[in-house]
Amino acid sequence: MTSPRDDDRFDWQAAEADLTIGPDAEVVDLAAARRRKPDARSFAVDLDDEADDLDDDVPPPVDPPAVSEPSGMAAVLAGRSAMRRPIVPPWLRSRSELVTAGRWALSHVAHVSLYHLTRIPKYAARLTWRAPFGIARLIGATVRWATDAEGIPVRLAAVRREDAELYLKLSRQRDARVRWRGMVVAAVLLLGLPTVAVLAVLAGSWQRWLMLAAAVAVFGLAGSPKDKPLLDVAAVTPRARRLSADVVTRAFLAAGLCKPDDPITFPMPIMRDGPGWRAVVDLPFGVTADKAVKRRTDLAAGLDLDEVQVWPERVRGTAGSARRLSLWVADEDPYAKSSGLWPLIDKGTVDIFAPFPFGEDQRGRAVPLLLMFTSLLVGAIPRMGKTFAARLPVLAAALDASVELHIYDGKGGQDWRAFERIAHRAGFGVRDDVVAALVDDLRTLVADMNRRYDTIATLPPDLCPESKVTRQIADKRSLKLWPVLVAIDEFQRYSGHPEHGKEIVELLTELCKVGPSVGIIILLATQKPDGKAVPTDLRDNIGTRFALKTMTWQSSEAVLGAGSYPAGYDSSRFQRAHKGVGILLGADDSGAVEEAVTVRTKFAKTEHVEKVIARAYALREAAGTLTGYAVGQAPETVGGPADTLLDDILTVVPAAEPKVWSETVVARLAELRPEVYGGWEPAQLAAALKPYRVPVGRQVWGTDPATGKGANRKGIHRDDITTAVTERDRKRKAG
Ligand SMILES: Nc1ncnc2c1ncn2[C@@H]1O[C@H](COP(=O)(O)OP(=O)(O)OP(=O)(O)O)[C@@H](O)[C@H]1O
Repeated sequence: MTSPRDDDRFDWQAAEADLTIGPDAEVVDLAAARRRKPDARSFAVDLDDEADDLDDDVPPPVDPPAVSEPSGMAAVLAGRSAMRRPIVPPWLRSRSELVTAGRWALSHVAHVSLYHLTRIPKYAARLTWRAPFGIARLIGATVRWATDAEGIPVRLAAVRREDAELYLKLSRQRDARVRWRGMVVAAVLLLGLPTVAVLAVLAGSWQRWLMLAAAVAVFGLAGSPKDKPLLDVAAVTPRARRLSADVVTRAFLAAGLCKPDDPITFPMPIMRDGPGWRAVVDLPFGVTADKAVKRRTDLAAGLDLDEVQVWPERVRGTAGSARRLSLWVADEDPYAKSSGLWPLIDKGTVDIFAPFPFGEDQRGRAVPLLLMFTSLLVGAIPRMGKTFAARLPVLAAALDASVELHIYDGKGGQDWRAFERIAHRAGFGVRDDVVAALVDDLRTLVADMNRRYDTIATLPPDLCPESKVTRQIADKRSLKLWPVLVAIDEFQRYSGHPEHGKEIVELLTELCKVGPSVGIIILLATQKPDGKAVPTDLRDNIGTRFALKTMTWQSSEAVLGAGSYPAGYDSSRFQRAHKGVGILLGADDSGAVEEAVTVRTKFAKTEHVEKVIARAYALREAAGTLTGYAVGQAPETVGGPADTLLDDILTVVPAAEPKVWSETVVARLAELRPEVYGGWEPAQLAAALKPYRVPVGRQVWGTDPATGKGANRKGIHRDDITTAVTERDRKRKAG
């Protein structure tokens, strides 16, 4: 680090004060003034309070451990105390960091020990091979020592210079040395060898093996080449980049985000932050922090690191600016390690109106998720953790006994089976009856959504101030406004269903659009994130999106929404090893996520899911909220229009009226069962009649009661309904 030259540094505070003191104030040309600034590593602007404490003449150091150039005794002393290192290291003061460090040390020692233990045969073979070389090396070294070989060059030099006196002196010294060294070698050989021989004869067999092993080890070690150590490397230390002002400036220059004559500046020192370094950077005027976020890969190249270690983020709020960027550089791939088990597996309950644990960001900070008043879309290619991620919110909802769960899994495997015990509705696979049940369920929910709105409209403002469900309202069971979570995994299998796919998408779009404020939450997960599996209209009504690894940036956009890629969010850049890692976009601010964050989800395997479900079952049993599928009840007829629709139509369309407009039919149905048919449009009636093969596009002559005029409009023939009823009853009998 270098500190700026003091003579020509620009005083920004004074300039800012000048700009604000009134009409007499001298107008300062900021751009010109900025160009006068000495170099990229200086402090340019003191924007936060801390900076006020700093001596205007002595900018604090930017590079972490280096010393600034002091001026005056006070600055010298201040500088020295600023360099004081904490007596107790910060990691020893934090319990969680201490635990993490302890765990790491234990696992490291265990790993290294196991690694070397399994390689003992290899090391033994290596020593045996090297032992003869070691013997030769030892003999050579002994001979050289005994013959005073190290003195040869000096004696030869004396000979070359024909210095007889020096030569005689050296020869005498050499003779004396060789004499006593020869005696030492002879003594060792005469005493040592017989002793070893006697010991070998007297020793038992295992002691002999031990002696042989020791000899092989000693000679093998002596014969080891310097560049080939005996032990293999058990753990490779990753390349950690220590940030300094020079390194950061070079990266921003290389990424084209500043110029040598208009460089970046540092409003605060570069410092350690968790397992990495953090530099706060002010880009040149007119260059936005958003632009730098988009150039993450270029910055990584400028820092000579993998982009997974480089995390540029905007600094927002009063301490921020549109050109202020926080650059966090991880010591190693932050997603190479697991983010740990979901903390609610063994204990704890959830209030669905509050955020619950979901994952961790790159710095290991918790990222909670708030499900209430939003919908969630999870997309990824297969085997990247989509199901694991989608299950966490459902597990959280399960631990709030008031939440009614509707679970569907297009794959029909084991992933979601455990939820059967507590689900109000559940369906697995894409058999016709499952898809029909899903359609029924969604229709019921759409109808119920209208009832919910009606109920909320009748509530007094003190109980319902924002016209949406609250915890208090949800707990009043008589109002039937408890939260409902519909979770559909492998959604592409339902949305692509040839007969019902379109209606499923339409109904879900409706639920995502208006359901959240009355407590209906939709969660969709798909391994085929594209406009066909999740149509744009549906996706755009889903407030929270989580994209794990995708194949292309287009698929990433299909999950995160149009514009996410140009904004710098691209889940196709994750590596295959990054399981459970995704970009989380649009989580509510009370969920502590303001913008997109990269999250590694917490981990919960099937056995953990079962544990949570067992606890959720007990909670629900105690609260009396086990309903529907969980207690073996068939779908309620009131919520299953498909079951009674035909009979209801025959009720509202008497035999005297052979042909009726669809709009008349839905109006009468709504009167008959407002809780089921309230809000139905003719299109919904048509969709509901489709499975019974009732022709619905027929033109029917009728009279408009409002105008008294006759007209041709879309409607139904009563005979078609009677035929459908006969057919249905026949099938039921046969079934
Ligand atoms: N947070 C995580 N941390 C570590 N590993 C994870 C995490 N989440 C998922 N995995 C691993 O990823 C594997 C695949 O996860 P998952 O079954 O959720 O994938 P998927 O995308 O649903 O696959 P498919 O589409 O085939 O069902 C799991 O076996 C699990 O071990």
